[in-house]
Amino acid sequence: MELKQSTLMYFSPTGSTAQVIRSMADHSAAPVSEVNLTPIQDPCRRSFDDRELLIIGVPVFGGRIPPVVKDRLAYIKGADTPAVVVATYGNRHYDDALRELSDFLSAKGFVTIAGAAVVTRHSIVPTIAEGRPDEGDYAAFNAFTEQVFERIAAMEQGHPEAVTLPGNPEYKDFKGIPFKPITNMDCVACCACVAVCPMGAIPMDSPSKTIKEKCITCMACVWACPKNARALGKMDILFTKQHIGKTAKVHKNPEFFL
Ligand SMILES: Cc1cc2nc3c(=O)[nH]c(=O)nc-3n(C[C@H](O)[C@H](O)[C@H](O)COP(=O)(O)O)c2cc1C
Repeated sequence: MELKQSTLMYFSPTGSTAQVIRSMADHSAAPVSEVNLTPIQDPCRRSFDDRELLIIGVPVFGGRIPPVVKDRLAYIKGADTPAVVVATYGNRHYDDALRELSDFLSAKGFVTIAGAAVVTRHSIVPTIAEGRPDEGDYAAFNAFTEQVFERIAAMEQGHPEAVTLPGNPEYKDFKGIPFKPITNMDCVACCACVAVCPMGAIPMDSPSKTIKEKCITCMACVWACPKNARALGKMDILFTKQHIGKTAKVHKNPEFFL
């Protein structure tokens, strides 16, 4: 099948997922468009046909996909449109995220033909998986991307074959992280954090605050602050490190499903 268009979509509060997904662009012979689902926005209303490819990347939050991704994609429509799903995760585990994303897309008319789970620096404890993805990860990921496009070229239009992805159909329970970023005296109210918050959880007129009910602890504000004035509490980071430390210590390779 000759593709008409490839669309790269990603939700990426601290940038790792965007980087991984963008690395796929050069492999597409068809024109590539990009949809960044991260900034606060109305739900996407695009329809895709069976000569298009959707490539979508999300970070793993608590073994699941961030719920806001589903909100932003509530009205997308596919028509036996092939999709590739990518989950980035901080070297603990991706659990049910690939499966959840694929199930969600399937209900919208897409057929997941391939998936990948890629280790990235942990956005809460950046000493975990620091420097990932590294050269080796990208070499493997590029090879996977090439295979995906070869598979599509050999595919008959309208008949994509679904891939089996790991994950429990009864997804892991994750209700979010209870602790939220706090602001110290170095804040100069530049509002860089307000601009990057995907949830509108930082008020423009009082950027040192965090609206707890809206915040998803995605760390976008912490990484964007030019004064390093926003952070999680030291005890919160220590708790997270202890909680995930053991499983996250073992070097995990990217995993591909085709
Ligand atoms: C709220 C939250 C929950 C997370 N849960 C997991 C997890 O369950 N497993 C894991 O390995 N990494 C987890 N991570 C790490 C992220 O999945 C990882 O750093 C991801 O690459 C961040 O993507 P981004 O840079 O595009 O924002 C979590 C990060 C956050 C902020």
